[in-house]
Amino acid sequence: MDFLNEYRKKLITAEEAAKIVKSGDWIDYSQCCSFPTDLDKALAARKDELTDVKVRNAISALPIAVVEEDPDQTAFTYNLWHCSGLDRTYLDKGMAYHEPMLFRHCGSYYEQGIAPVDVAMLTVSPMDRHGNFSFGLTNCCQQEMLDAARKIIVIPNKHMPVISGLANDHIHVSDVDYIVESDTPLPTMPNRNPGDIDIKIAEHIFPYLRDGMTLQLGIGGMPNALGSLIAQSDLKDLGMHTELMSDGYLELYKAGKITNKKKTLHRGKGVFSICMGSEELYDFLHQNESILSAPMSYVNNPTVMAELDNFISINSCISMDLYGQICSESSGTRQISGTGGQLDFVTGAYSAAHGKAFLAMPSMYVEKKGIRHSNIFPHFTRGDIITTPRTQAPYMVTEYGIARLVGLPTWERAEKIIGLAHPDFREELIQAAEKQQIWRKSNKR
Ligand SMILES: CC(=O)SCCNC(=O)CCNC(=O)[C@H](O)C(C)(C)COP(=O)(O)OP(=O)(O)OC[C@H]1O[C@@H](n2cnc3c(N)ncnc32)[C@H](O)[C@@H]1OP(=O)(O)O
Ligand SMILES: CCCC(=O)O
Repeated sequence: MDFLNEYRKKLITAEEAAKIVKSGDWIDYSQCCSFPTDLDKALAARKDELTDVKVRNAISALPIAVVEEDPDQTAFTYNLWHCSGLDRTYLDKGMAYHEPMLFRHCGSYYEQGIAPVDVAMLTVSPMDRHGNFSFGLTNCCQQEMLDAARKIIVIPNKHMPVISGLANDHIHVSDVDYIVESDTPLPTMPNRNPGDIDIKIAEHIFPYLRDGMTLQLGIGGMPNALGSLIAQSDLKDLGMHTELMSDGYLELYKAGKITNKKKTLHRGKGVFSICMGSEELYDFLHQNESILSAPMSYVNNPTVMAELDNFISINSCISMDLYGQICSESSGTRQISGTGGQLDFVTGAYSAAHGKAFLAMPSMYVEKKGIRHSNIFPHFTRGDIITTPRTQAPYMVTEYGIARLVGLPTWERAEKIIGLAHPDFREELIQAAEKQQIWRKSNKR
């Protein structure tokens, strides 16, 4: 079969590809590192010809041309499954909208027609001799999104690593409508070094960690910082089963901590669904036989996690209240992030034999003007979004300690939660708990 001939027939320029878009269309940029940089620019250049074009993406790491070139949104509306720091700047200015989702269900939104796709645009690895383009760093909900798409434009890019998957890891040239070549570097996501609070949080979590555990580390500075600290510890023979592959894991691999030898599912293989991090991480993944990508509907499925003995999930959150409700994605009505896979992993780790989920945050936040406030509120009233409900509140961690909340009565939760608060705010939280009638007279003050 002459795949190269088929490839050449479908090859067009970014400008020609952008012309396929019509007013009213939904355009899907896939997610994270599959971002179609050159097509985004070519599409933005058509802003005076188009109206009501909806673009969908997640975790933007590079400036988005359809947003930056059309700040009044005359042609384009930008929608986000999940938000990065850059996305927050767009959301803050009313230049983007969040599309709330639960990651294990995200593919089903496409399958059920809830998330329509007129044109899919995604970066893939260069075509192999069999006519396949690897999805590379984004397995995620790629297949469901492509199955829903009326037209598919792939962007082969030499920077996209080739990664084998459990399923849904590539698209064949016969299934694509158009091809636009690019060698623009992929988006990267910087890591931060552990700070004092991360180190204290790690000290509280470490006694619960065991050799041979399978580890999920979430998005954000703290889980990555914990990865570095685990890399420096004596722990050994760890396994990886994670939605997000990040530089925290690269450190663990480089330190020889991850062998996947003790995993009770996919022994010998580290499993992830999306990857964002450094170019070094992307190189590490290229044709790496010890790592598998898998669809989000699989990786984030709690029944899959339940098969992983000693499954440990570590994610971060923003605030909580005295009832044990956890907000990990907003500050009041300000959208900061997304639900992502947090609830999936809290649910899955609870079901696994010896599984545990940890949600960590600093006890207090200092606003830009220097005003300090507790990240533990008496109750949520300001529009904060509940990411993990109180019925599933797992091990909660701040620099002041750790507390398991699931199943506890309100008075006992309030006492334990106040123990996690910054000492400067404890008395006012006790008074609030008394008013809310969730404080037993004999509770520890
Ligand atoms: C494998 C998986 O990933 S599965 C599950 C993982 N997914 C999740 O847990 C989803 C929800 N969690 C998250 O998105 C992240 O962990 C977060 C947002 C909680 C923390 O991420 P980080 O990148 O470490 O957050 P960071 O400390 O940089 O703060 C992010 C923003 O929130 C703001 N912020 C953080 N805490 C607060 C707070 N308590 N009050 C007000 N604003 C706050 C920061 O100022 C910053 O805003 P800016 O970019 O405008 O300066
Ligand atoms: C990219 C990480 C998404 C999540 O929060 O689950």
